[in-house]
Formats: sequence, structure tokens, C-alpha cells
Amino acid sequence: MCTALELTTKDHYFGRNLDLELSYGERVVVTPRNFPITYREMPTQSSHYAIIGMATVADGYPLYYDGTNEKGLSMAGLNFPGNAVYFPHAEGKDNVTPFEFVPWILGQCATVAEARTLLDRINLVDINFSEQLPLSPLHWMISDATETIVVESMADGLHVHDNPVGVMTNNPPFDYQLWNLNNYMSLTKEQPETRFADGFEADRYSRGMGSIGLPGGLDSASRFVKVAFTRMNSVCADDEMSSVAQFFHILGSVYQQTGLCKLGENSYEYTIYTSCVNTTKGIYYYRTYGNSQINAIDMHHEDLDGSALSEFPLADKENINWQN
Ligand SMILES: C[C@H](CCC(=O)NCCS(=O)(=O)O)[C@H]1CC[C@H]2[C@@H]3[C@H](O)C[C@@H]4C[C@H](O)CC[C@]4(C)[C@H]3C[C@H](O)[C@]12C
Repeated sequence: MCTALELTTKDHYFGRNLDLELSYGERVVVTPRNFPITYREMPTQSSHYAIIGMATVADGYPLYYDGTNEKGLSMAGLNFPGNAVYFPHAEGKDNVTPFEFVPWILGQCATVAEARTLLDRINLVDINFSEQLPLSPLHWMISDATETIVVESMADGLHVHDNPVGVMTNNPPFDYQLWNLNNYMSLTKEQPETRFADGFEADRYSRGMGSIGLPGGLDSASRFVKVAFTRMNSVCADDEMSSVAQFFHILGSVYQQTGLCKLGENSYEYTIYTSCVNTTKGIYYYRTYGNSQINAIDMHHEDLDGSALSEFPLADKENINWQN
């Protein structure tokens, strides 16, 4: 399971929880403007926007899970098993493989509006990176400071949904997840009024009773409702520290502790990392399961006119601030 989130305070922020039972050796990777990005069916881009994000580097190629470019456009891929469908080569289309999709969009587009233009002619083509790294069934959230969309390549073609709630999880498809919020319309941040029945005097014995019925399950439909409610009612100051902290708190509402989602003998899904990018400033903040301290990498501290990837292995060891 995974959850993606975007939020605007003074700046715009974008990030995700990556929930999985194993790591692919991911790290924060900066792709500078002159690193040649090759495509299986499209021409190499020898110069493009610089990108920062979480990726596995395989044979020198940055396989991004999520990323943000120097213009502030961001994108994250989340699992979409049983629904994602990729297609054979289509004549007259931009044939891009799913593992090339993040650099394809972030390398060329400054805004969601520009991404929509590329999406009009894209065909997500069914070509594996390698036998060891076959294609993953994904869907994607793409955001800039003013709008967010969700892209789902399904049996009946490519769907591009407006995303007015700024969150995304996994199955089922996004249109259902959005519609399902109707079922929770009576939740409220306020202390609720009694509506149970005429003549019944309810006792508001606890704070937070407006949230009774908010799902708490780890399944993706429950997480969607939980994180949408949390994000849309979130209040925070607009300075950098408050915004980053609040972003981690919102994703903390759907954080997965090891042990609650068993996949096999000694195999559990857990939140491997949580990220939060200040997309305005190009700073990638992250936390890992083993290290609850916030770490940061600023893309502008790298040579963005260079041609070599910068890789930052994840700091995954707890660092306790002893006070005596
Ligand atoms: C599994 C990851 C998404 C996490 C997620 O959504 N979990 C939910 C599980 S579930 O639905 O609830 O069951 C996805 C996100 C990005 C993916 C990776 C990126 O796409 C980059 C490469 C792409 C290669 O084709 C496969 C390996 C890979 C390194 C991918 C492995 C895996 O599929 C990742 C890490």
C-alpha cells in the first residue's frame, strides 16, 4: 500500500508513503539537465529539466518511484494491481514505457497543463526494464502548485482524472475512491450535533466525536478516506518547518507499522519511507522506518548543469537526541 499527498501553504509540497515488504535499494537521486535520458522507443533527451526524487539506479538508469523537477512539477507511481494495463506499440503515439514515464513527464513539462498535452499522445507501452525488473502495475499522481491529476492506464485506455482532494492510494480506480467520500459526508471536525432521533439526548463525552466512523484500516479504500479527511481539515502555519512537519503528520495518519499486514512467513508490509518535497525550492525531505529524523537534500546544492547522477543512499539509522 502506498499513499501520495500534495499540500500548499506558502510553498507547495508533494510526497508519499512507500509501503512495501522489501526494498529495491532506493535512494534520493538528482538527475541534472545534461544527463542523457534514453527511451526504448523515443529519442534520447540529451538535455531536459533537472529532477530530484526517490529511485533505484539500475545499469546507470534512474528508475524513479517519485520525483519533482526544477520547475516544481511532481509525480509519484503507486501500485495499481489488477487494473493497470500497458499496451503494444501504437503507431502515431509517443510510446513510453511505465519505467520511463516519470522522466518523460518531468524532463519536459513545467506544469500539469503541459503534462496534459503530452498525455494526449502517450501510449504506455508494455516493455520490461529487464527480466529481473519487469513492469510494475502502477498509476500516477501528478501535481503542480495549482492542480493535481491522476493517470490510470486501464484495459479501456488512458484515464486522466482531476484530483480535487490532493491524495491518492491504490485500488480500486480513482473515480471510485473519490465517489466513496460521499459515504463519509457526515464526518466533521466540529463537535457533532445530535441527530440520532427526536428526544434522544446524546452525551458528547469525548472530543473528536465528529470523526467516529472515519476508517482506520490499512486497505487502500480506508486509507484514501482517512488521509483525505486529515489533509482537507489540516491547519498549519505557512513557514517551512511547520509545513514540513504537518506534511509528515498527515502522511502519519496512514503510516504502516510492521506486523499489521502479513504477506508471508516473516514478511510484512510497512512504511519504508515517507517523503515531502518542497517543490518550490527543490528540497527533498524524507524519513525512513529505521530513522524517524527528517533528512534533506537540496537539488540546488548539486551541479544541475552537469551530466552525472548524484545519489544519496538513505540514512536509515535512528539518531536519538540525548538531552542529558
Ligand atoms: C511497489 C511500489 C509501490 C508501493 C505501493 O503502492 N504499495 C502498495 C501495495 S498494494 O497495492 O496495496 O498491494 C512501486 C512504486 C515505484 C515502483 C518501482 C519503480 O516503478 C521503478 C522500477 C520499475 C521497474 O519496472 C520495476 C522495479 C521498480 C524499482 C519499481 C518497483 C515497485 O513496483 C515500485 C517500488
